[in-house]
Amino acid sequence: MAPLVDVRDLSFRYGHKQNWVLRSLNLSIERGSAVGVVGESGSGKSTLVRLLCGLLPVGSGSVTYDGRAVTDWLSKDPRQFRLHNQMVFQSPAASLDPRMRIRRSVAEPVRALERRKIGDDELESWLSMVGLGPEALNRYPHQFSGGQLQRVAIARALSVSPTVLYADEPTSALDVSVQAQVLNLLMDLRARLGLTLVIVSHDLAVVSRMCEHILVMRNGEIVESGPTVDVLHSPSSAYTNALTKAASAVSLRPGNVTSAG
Ligand SMILES: Nc1ncnc2c1ncn2[C@@H]1O[C@H](COP(=O)(O)OP(=O)(O)OP(=O)(O)O)[C@@H](O)[C@H]1O
Repeated sequence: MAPLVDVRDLSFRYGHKQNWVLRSLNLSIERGSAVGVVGESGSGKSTLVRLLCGLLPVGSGSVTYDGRAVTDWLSKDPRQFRLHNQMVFQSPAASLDPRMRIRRSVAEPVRALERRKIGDDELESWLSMVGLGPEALNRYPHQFSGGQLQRVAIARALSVSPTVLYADEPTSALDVSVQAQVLNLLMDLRARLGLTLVIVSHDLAVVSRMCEHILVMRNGEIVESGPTVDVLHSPSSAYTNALTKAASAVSLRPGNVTSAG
């Protein structure tokens, strides 16, 4: 079966005079899989997922979603593409409008993309899915903790029933005490909803617990990719080897990888 997302010879730079940030990337993502993108700061992880999610224009090379070029989706069926591809960002506070009650923020993607008004029952069921009660609907973002806000941002992204959820460092702005809860929630939602999950992290230990496939990036290139267990047990690049050793120091558990569900 053809991959859900397919990337061929993708290069990217933020301006004609700037350096290449991604260089000739090739990768594919299967429907229903969980893929972790790891690498040091500045290696191009966020840029890559923004391109896959249609938030940056593909310049050189190709990105296809469900067999069709993302540039084509975005020029002819942008709403349809965005219904299928949603993103959760690092900072939930920055991705939710501080002046809007949660009811309106969570309802916004359905209004804009499905062109319908979402009822309170439906809103409450999405909030309940992320572990929040109905009282959250009438509150403003400043009335929530960081972890709760990230749950709201996840509910908002899921409200259009996307096929792929991209999560760019979804817990790095949160207290350590709630990071695991949000990651567990993402794993749980992935299993319940049959999501394809692409998660960016600089933390190999996190990704190894959540994803059965890993891409390791360095300086705008993919230095390694494959099943998590293979990459962790026999890394083929010195860089991944070093990452694996660093991650072992913070309780890496390569055996505890989720299945495709
Ligand atoms: N809007 C932008 N304009 C110009 N350069 C940018 C922009 N965004 C990112 N870059 C540069 O692109 C390179 C890759 O950045 P990117 O954010 O994709 O990396 P990353 O691996 O996600 O890093 P981090 O883990 O720190 O978020 C970096 O050199 C960064 O400075």
